[in-house]
This record gives sequence, C-alpha cells and structure tokens, in this order.
Amino acid sequence: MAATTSTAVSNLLSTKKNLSSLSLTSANKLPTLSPLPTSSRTQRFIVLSASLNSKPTVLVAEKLGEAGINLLKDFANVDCSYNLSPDELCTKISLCDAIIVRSGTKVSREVFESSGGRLKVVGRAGVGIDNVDLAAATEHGCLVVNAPTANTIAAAEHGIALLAAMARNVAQADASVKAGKWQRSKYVGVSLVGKTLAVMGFGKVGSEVARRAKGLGMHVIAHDPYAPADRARAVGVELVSFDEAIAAADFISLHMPLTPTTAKILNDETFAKMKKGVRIVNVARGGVIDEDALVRALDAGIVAQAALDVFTVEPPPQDSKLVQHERVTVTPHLGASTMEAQEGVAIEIAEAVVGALKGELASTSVNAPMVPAEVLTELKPFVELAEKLGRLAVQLVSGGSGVKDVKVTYASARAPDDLDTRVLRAMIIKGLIEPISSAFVNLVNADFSAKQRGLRISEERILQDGSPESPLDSIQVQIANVESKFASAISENGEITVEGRVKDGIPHLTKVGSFEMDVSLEGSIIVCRQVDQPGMIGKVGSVLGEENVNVSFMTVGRIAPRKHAVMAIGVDEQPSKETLKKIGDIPAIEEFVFLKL
Ligand SMILES: NC(=O)C1=CN([C@@H]2O[C@H](COP(=O)(O)OP(=O)(O)OC[C@H]3O[C@@H](n4cnc5c(N)ncnc54)[C@H](O)[C@@H]3O)[C@@H](O)[C@H]2O)C=CC1
Ligand SMILES: O=C(O)C(=O)COP(=O)(O)O
Repeated sequence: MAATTSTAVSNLLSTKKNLSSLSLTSANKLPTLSPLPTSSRTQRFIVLSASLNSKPTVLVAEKLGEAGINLLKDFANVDCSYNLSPDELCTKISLCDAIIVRSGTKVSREVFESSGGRLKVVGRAGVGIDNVDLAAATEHGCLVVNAPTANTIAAAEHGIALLAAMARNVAQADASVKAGKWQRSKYVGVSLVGKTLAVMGFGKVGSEVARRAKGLGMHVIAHDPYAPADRARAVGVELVSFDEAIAAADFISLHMPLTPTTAKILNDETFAKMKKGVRIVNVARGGVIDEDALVRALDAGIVAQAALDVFTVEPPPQDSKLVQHERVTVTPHLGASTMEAQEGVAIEIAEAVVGALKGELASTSVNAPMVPAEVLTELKPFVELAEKLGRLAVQLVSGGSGVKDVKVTYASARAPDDLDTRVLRAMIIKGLIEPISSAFVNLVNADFSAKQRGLRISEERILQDGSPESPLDSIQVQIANVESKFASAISENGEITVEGRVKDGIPHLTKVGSFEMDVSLEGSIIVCRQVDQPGMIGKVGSVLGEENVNVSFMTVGRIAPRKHAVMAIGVDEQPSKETLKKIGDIPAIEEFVFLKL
C-alpha cells in the first residue's frame, strides 16, 4: 500500500494559481525576474480547469486491475482508453488531471505540453519509469509516482522461470514436440546447480532472484554500485565489480533500471569479456543490451543462450534476428503479469494517484522530495509561513529590480541535520515567483523554476538555545541587490528583510527591515512608516472605514531614537486605489505599501 502524508499539506502539490497575488502600491511597477522562454510562458497562462472543487479525471491508458479502477472511481471520473496513438493521447490529455500507464505508453514531453498545465500526476503502474519523460514532468510541476513493490516477486519469479526454461530448452522443445518431432538428444540442457550466477542490479527484483537462485544451489555474485553491503550480506551474496561479475558468470541476470548509464551496458566490448558459453536472462529493460551485439555474440558462440522478456522496441519487429534466433527464448514483457501482481500494482498506484490528487505526497513519488508524513505534519504551519514570507518579500521589491539573490535563514534549536528544509525552500520559491509571474510553482518544480529564472536561494541555519520541541523558531527571507518600494523594508545590511514566526499554529510577521512587529499573516496588510505621534491609528482607521474596509488588527513597531514607527494594518478587503492614496496623503505617513498574502 502506498503510504501517504496527512492531507494537512494539501497545498504542496497544488498547481492552482493564486490569482490574488498582485500588490497595489504607491509605486506599482512589478519587480522583474529573468524572462521565460515563450513556450513555457504560454503554457502557464492556461488556467487549470480542474479546481479542487470538481471531481478530477483520471485517464487509465493501459489495462489496470479492477480493484484499482474501483478505488479510482470512488474519487475521480475514470476514463479507460487503451491503445491510444501518441496523437490521440496528446488530444485527450488536456482533459485529464492524472494518467495511469504501464510500460506500453510513452509519456513524452509533448504529452505534458499538450496538457495545458492540467495534468498533475502520472502514475506508473509498475516499477520502470523509463517511458515517462521525468525532466518534462518536473518542469511542468507534474508529480510522477510509481508502484515499486507489488510486482517484485512476479518479476523475480519470471527471471527464475526464464533461467530454468533456457537451461533446459523448454520453449524450443515444446515447439518441437508440437511440430510432431521427438528430439531428445537435440535438447540436452545444462544444470544450474553449482553454476555462478551474476545478478546485475541488486535491488528489489535482483535480490529476490539471488535468494531463489541460491535455493537452486547456484553460486550467486552481484554487481550494483549503489547497493548496500549489508543487503548483499543478508542474502549471502558477494558484491563485485562489473568486470569481475561478467567474467566469472556462467549465467547473467539483468535487474538494473534503464538509464543513460545502463543503456547498452552489454555490448560488443563487454560480451568479449564474458566466459565463452555464458547464458543471459533479461527481465529488466531491452535497452540495457545492445541487441545487434547480442546477435553477434550468439553467432560467435560467446553467448550460448539468452532468455529475454524485454526489448528495445516493444513489440519487437517480427523479423528481429534476435527474437527468431534458435538459442533465444522470448516472452512478451510478462515479468509483472501475474494475477497477484496486477491486483497489487493496481491498488498501489490507485492509492498513490488519489493521494497525490488530494495534494498528499506519495511516498512513491519519483520526482519530488520524499519527506516523512510526521515531518510534514510538524512543518505544516511553517510551510504556510514560508510561502507568505516569500510572497511579502517579493512584493516589497521595486518594479524594475531583478530578483536574483535570496537568503533564507532558519533559526532553530534543532541540530541542522534534524531539520529538513526542502519543503520550506520550495514554498518560499513559490511565494517569490507566483506574485510576479504567471507561473505555478509547487514542490515538484520549485527548484527547477528558481533555476530557470536565475534565482539563487542560499539557506543558512542558526542554532539557537532552547527546547528543540518546535522544529523552528523563525524564518527570515532577505532579497539582496534590489531596490525596495518601501524603503523601511531594507535592513542595516542593505537587503529587503522579512521575518516571521509561528504562534499558536498561525504564521506571524515579526520583522520588516529593522522594524520589529507582530502581525498575524491572514488577509492582507498595509504597512506604513510614519512619524511617531498620537492619533495615527485613528486617522488611518477612519480612511479605511469610509470605504467599508474592515480592519482586522493594527500594530505599531517603533525605533525610538529616530522617532519613526512602522504600523501594520490587517484588512479583510482590498482597499481601492483612491483609499490607499488617501492614506498616503496623511501628512505624518512617510511611505506605505499594500501587501497581499
Ligand atoms: N519485465 C518486467 O515486467 C519488469 C521489469 N522490471 C525492471 O526491473 C528493474 C529493477 O526493478 P527493481 O528491482 O524493482 O528496482 P530497484 O530500484 O529496487 O533496483 C534496481 C537496482 O539497480 C541498481 N543499479 C542502478 N544502476 C546500476 C548499474 N549501472 N549497474 C548495476 N546496478 C545498477 C540500483 O542500485 C538498484 O539497486 C526496473 O527498473 C524495471 O525496469 C521490474 C518489474 C517488472
Ligand atoms: O514494472 C515494470 O517495470 C515493468 O516492466 C512491468 O511492466 P508492465 O506494467 O507489465 O507493462
């Protein structure tokens, strides 16, 4: 089952644009960020059609177990459309909030671009995500989740089935008997017991294959540059280098993902290093073998036999020399195809997709940070604070200034490695970018969006005395090398500075520039710098009252020696330009800014 986080963090994945982000100010030109390429700008102007209020639509593009479909139907409109052509998929996708695929559908960049920003989740009902353009998904803020565990045993069992079938010529002998022949001496096989099996990729499937092969009396070695030694020790397998593995093996079984590093990892050069008569099983991905080189190695007698479930192109061409090779056993990508695995995968992916559509973070997410549920719950009020501080800070930047350098300081009594700031950073980026662009930013694309705009976010942690019960004491956001439309927002170091804390679960603004204050971050606020004198609260209050703008709070922060004060006024409604002008015209008001949260 896919474990998901609390719904408390539902805004993390929301791609809904917050339309209430632009500020009306005394100097209302907007700050600039680096321009986006035209294509991505156009993308982002398309408003998402699936609001959180309407039922989302899930496109199930390949056969999925009934239990998964039923789970989806409880939450979403489900469109089961199989065998769509790439063009049909691109047409349909603009009407879908999520898509579920297996290995047979390419979720290409074109698919994300055609979705017009509506597609929020790609669910891969299985392990391998090489058919999903992950970079494009991330750029579009689209979460990719997979179902990594439910088909492990099925794939491992299929690997063992192919290994044994190959060694004893089961498929060839079966075809021969069915063709009316009785060729007992032609199909003498080889034994598995005592032979060396090299498991290439010692992950979930690889280690289950190793366990089973040991049960068959094989000597198992493994190669996996990233596998922990204790996992190998637990199974009783020695981890060796790639060259050692392929040189020592009588049988090689492939279980690594298809990535740029593993593509064609078995090729002419590597076949040449193998023992003559080696036998190869591939239940991973066709692309990890150079298929033409395998044909050559078979013909040269280096490879005695191969058993393949997967191919570079699926289905492979009918006249494929590899498929037709007498010493090659093939199956049509059946690794995950057991009743049990398909049922499990369907439930696992349906739960992950529904959770993600609700805004929860799936623990099986492939392109977003996986933050444990309890950490997210604890950080929730700080997540809100982070976004609001970003939003406030950027609204303080004067139009024409390019925001480039942002410093975030987290003050906490917890040890730095006990504070996961990835989600907070993402939300600050969201707050910084959304008010001044048409972009939508979420946890998936925050870092990408910052990078694309040339925003450098540096993070610093200050270790404070006190109880580490709360994850954070305060968050400070500073924007360097810009001018501010509200000069008082610039602190002594010349940077626009806003700082906030969480009090009773509610985010508060506690500092603007060098002025301390305490403002609950709800609604919108007018911040004024004034000459500190009696009657100011009343004057501003009555200007707002004339327009029926409800004041939720007022607070004054003073710097006594300079006799200046900064007053923050919380308002429930947005005052008109005229009303804001009237506030600016009050003689003691030196400057003011209206900030929308
Ligand atoms: N034929 C089928 O129907 C199925 C195929 N698969 C394929 O099997 C692959 C493995 O699945 P799992 O074991 O669940 O994934 P996994 O992620 O648990 O294991 C993959 C392992 O490969 C290792 N690896 C990465 N690069 C490597 C390299 N250059 N050399 C050696 N090892 C490397 C990783 O460190 C990891 O331990 C999947 O990526 C998928 O493509 C999985 C399920 C069914
Ligand atoms: O899970 C995997 O990686 C698989 O290869 C299974 O593919 P399938 O879902 O059966 O198309």
